[in-house]
Amino acid sequence: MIILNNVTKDFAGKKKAIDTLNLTIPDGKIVGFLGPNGAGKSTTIKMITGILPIDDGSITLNGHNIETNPIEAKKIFGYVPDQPDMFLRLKGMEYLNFVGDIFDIPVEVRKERIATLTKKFNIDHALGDYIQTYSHGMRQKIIVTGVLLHDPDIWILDEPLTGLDPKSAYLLKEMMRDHANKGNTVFFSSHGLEVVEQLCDEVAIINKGQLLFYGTLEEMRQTYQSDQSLEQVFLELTNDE
Ligand SMILES: Nc1ncnc2c1ncn2[C@@H]1O[C@H](COP(=O)(O)OP(=O)(O)OP(=O)(O)O)[C@@H](O)[C@H]1O
Repeated sequence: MIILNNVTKDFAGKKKAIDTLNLTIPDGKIVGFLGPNGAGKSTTIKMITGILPIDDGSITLNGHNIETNPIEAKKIFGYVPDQPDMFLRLKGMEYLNFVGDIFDIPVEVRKERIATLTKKFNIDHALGDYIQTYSHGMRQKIIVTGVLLHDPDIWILDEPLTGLDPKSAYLLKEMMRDHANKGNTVFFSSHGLEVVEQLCDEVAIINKGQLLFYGTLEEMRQTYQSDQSLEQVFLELTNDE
């Protein structure tokens, strides 16, 4: 479970990027995080993952405060960033072994997981190549493999499906469902409303750093006109006029 308590982020000289955000991401559900460009999704995710400092408020992951107890918090989540351009000077296998070392994954376990996951994602042939030479989708898949390698309880994914081919996107969606069904936390941001409608149990919609809606699609339909699609409600809620 991820709990954001009155979280605020203020980039110097700008209007608050995140303004007193309260949000609880429960276990056992896939929660979609929606908002227009610049709404504050990545900023929120970067604060949850400890990449950006929190100006005010607090965030806990399964009870571990990301600021006061960062090592314990970081052990239990996996993060896929929106820009997967990381560790470009490592070969795919070097990166995965690096993750294995950091998270203390026994060699036999990591071997088996790496073989299974990279075969599924069809990047097994490229593990001897530098990540620098990977396409966007391949970079995403190596990062996702790294996350799955240490089998964290909480998955935090920033636009994970962008750039994935249909088979890999399908596979990742299945894995997300499976992970949530086992009682774990899956939180992901997306611009794909159809995917969110198809995949998510609950949605959080933000704009200008403020939470506009949190709940199930059914609750959304009850709150707004019942015949409206997620797209219509989203456009209405985030319409600045
Ligand atoms: N490092 C930064 N310095 C200054 N302002 C920033 C910084 N990062 C983000 N912002 C501002 O914070 C606000 C939220 O940006 P953020 O990247 O979180 O939006 P987003 O919802 O992820 O957008 P997108 O859908 O386009 O990825 C924007 O106004 C952006 O300009």
